[in-house]
Amino acid sequence: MSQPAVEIKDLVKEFPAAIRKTRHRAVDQVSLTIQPGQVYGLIGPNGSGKSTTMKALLGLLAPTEGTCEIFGKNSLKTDSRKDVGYLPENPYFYKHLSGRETLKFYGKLCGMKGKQLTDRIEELLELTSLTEAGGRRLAGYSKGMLQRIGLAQALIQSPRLLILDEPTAGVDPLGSRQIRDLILDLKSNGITVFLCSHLLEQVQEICDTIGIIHQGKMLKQGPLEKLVALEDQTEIMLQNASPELLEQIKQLVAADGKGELLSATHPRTSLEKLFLEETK
Ligand SMILES: Nc1ncnc2c1ncn2[C@@H]1O[C@H](COP(=O)(O)OP(=O)(O)OP(=O)(O)O)[C@@H](O)[C@H]1O
Repeated sequence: MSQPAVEIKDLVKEFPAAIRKTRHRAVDQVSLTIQPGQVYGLIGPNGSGKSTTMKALLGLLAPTEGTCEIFGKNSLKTDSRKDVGYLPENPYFYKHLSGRETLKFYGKLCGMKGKQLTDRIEELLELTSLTEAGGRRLAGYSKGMLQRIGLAQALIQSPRLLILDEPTAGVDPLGSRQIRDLILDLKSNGITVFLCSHLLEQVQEICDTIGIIHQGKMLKQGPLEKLVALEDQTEIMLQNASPELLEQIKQLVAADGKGELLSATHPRTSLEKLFLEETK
């Protein structure tokens, strides 16, 4: 197997607690591996250690114990960050800068310049549907536009790994869907994504692997399809089934004696899909 994009081994992060000389364990023996091209979603309640895990992976916090590696490089080494783009939970932007100037600022921080930088800026504005708004100051951007410029900023140096802390926080369903589609686009281009979110439906749509973290401990992780599959149930979906056909199916199931028909109802659309359909 190829070198993992992310390898976190037995990560522990403790912070000094309010009570003197005690320590609060925010992350407790967490291990996770993300292979290149995977989209890994870390889910958990508030304060369960998601952001702390991400910050340790980015080398923004030093682990109390354990190690974090990005494409085989220790996160505490600066060169591990060359391949990474990061959108923090509450990104801070200079509101007097325009979208274009913001991307230029971040590009220069990454050592980019000249035509390479200007071309990349236009490419990213287009990717995030901000070309027209690119000349406007961020002070006039909506929450959704700010998240998209944040995503563009994270992509400026064409990273192989993208770390997104709540990428759709505070964004309306339409804006969330745009961001979701963008992440799926990046995935199809082979970019590895590590994200955390409270929007479980969205995590289910985007991620192929998930981890559930609670009180700093990893409770469960693995391929999404495997974790959510109800192995002892089978779903059959019929179009235009007559009441007679349904009756026959029920009789067949009853005659079998082993299987049990749990439900025969109309499938429902999700509230999100209904909202998007109506506001299209
Ligand atoms: N710099 C810090 N100093 C002290 N405690 C901290 C610090 N950063 C995080 N914590 C604590 O560590 C725990 C985990 O916080 P973290 O931000 O990682 O949670 P989270 O899962 O990202 O939560 P949320 O979903 O609310 O963003 C919390 O109890 C938090 O108060």
